[in-house]
Amino acid sequence: MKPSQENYVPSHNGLVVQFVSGDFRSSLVAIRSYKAGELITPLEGLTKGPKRYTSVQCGPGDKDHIELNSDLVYINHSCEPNAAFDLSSPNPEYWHLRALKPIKVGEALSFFYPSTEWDMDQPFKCECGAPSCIGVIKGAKHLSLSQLAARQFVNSYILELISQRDGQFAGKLQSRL
Ligand SMILES: C[S@@+](CC[C@H](N)C(=O)[O-])C[C@H]1O[C@@H](n2cnc3c(N)ncnc32)[C@H](O)[C@@H]1O
Repeated sequence: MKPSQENYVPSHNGLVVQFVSGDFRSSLVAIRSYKAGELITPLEGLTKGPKRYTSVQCGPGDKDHIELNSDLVYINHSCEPNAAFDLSSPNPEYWHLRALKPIKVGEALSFFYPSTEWDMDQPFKCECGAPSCIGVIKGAKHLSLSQLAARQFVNSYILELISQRDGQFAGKLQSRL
């Protein structure tokens, strides 16, 4: 579920949705700065649900998908992201969003969707404009090891699935990240 513009109340201090008309054009913007590595927020109020364009994968299984139930759902994908959803802990209390780079006031938050998603419900053509943009975003299943290795953070369950797909070679990636 996505909070709509009507009666919108920000869910997290320091973050606000910038609503733009047109399908899927909105984004979540920082209204305070964050340092690289800083915890932006723990993930709270999550519910399990089916895979959808609003869900975030939280483990290797078909049923491992959660809804954020907050305006964090407005975080767009970037191939050179400034944030990461870390759901690698077996204890959901430790799941969180953190900054990967310094984030300035007014900057849109972004994460690398294949760092959480194996095979996405709604693939799309990426408009991040980054030099290393990989084009169509479909999930980690559709990426090569080198495309994943170029990213700063990938969740451990995605690396497990890559290991199952590629065998021993993914072990090298796991030790690099
Ligand atoms: C969970 S929503 C993110 C918020 C979305 N921008 C909105 O306004 O609802 C995910 C959808 O946003 C769009 N999106 C996210 N990142 C994008 C990107 N880098 N380029 C193009 N579309 C993107 C895609 O349509 C994707 O399915």
